[in-house]
Amino acid sequence: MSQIVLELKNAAIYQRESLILSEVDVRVYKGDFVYLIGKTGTGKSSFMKTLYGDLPLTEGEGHIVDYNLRMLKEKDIPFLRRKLGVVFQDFKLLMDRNIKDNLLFVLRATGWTDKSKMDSKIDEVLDKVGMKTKGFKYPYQLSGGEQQRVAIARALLNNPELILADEPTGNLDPQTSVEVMEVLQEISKNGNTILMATHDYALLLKYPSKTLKCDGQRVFEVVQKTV
Ligand SMILES: Nc1ncnc2c1ncn2[C@@H]1O[C@H](COP(=O)(O)OP(=O)(O)OP(=O)(O)O)[C@@H](O)[C@H]1O
Repeated sequence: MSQIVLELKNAAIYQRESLILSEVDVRVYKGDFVYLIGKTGTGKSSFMKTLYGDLPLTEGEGHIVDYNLRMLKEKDIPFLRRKLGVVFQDFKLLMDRNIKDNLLFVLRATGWTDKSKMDSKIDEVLDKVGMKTKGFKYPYQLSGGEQQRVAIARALLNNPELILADEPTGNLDPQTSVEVMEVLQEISKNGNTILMATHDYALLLKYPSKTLKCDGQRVFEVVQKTV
């Protein structure tokens, strides 16, 4: 039996006092690539935020990597996020420094000190996303697709047990979306576990995989044909 990296049981997701999703039962196994789809406003981002500790889980059970979401304390959140790689729609790169320094910043903030180990880790993750030669560039010198590749490289720095990608292609044109998706597929093939929220149905058709859908305050698995 494969290892479970995420499990929610009868969970409810709230934004303050508004119920967004209820009776959520979800399991993600090591090595899975899982989509989370749903129309705008159905709760995909709220779901993802609950997983990385941005919204508290107050009802039901939730375990992600080694953490119990019901018991999560403020001080645990940075440690949880080290075990997760989070990728956002808007990249969230630091604009005042080049790509290598963006990655160095994360490594230092997560306790790395050895300069040569940091350099080789940075080379390794940039290589994985096809950006090894562009480490000296500033984010504004890169296209949206390249910036998202760097954001994916950043998510890989601490060998995450689960990558959470919230609309990673949301700001990209269709061709660039496919290129970024190829990177995610490659990372997935190398054994990484990925949960990706998206409303891009073309990507689902091109790269079919297990799919969860938010609809009517519920999350359920859908069979690809009926998506
Ligand atoms: N900070 C907030 N405070 C209160 N309600 C919020 C907040 N953020 C989102 N909501 C509400 O929660 C519901 C779900 O929003 P959410 O952003 O999770 O949906 P989504 O499926 O990710 O949508 P999109 O595809 O547009 O990003 C919406 O009704 C939204 O209005």
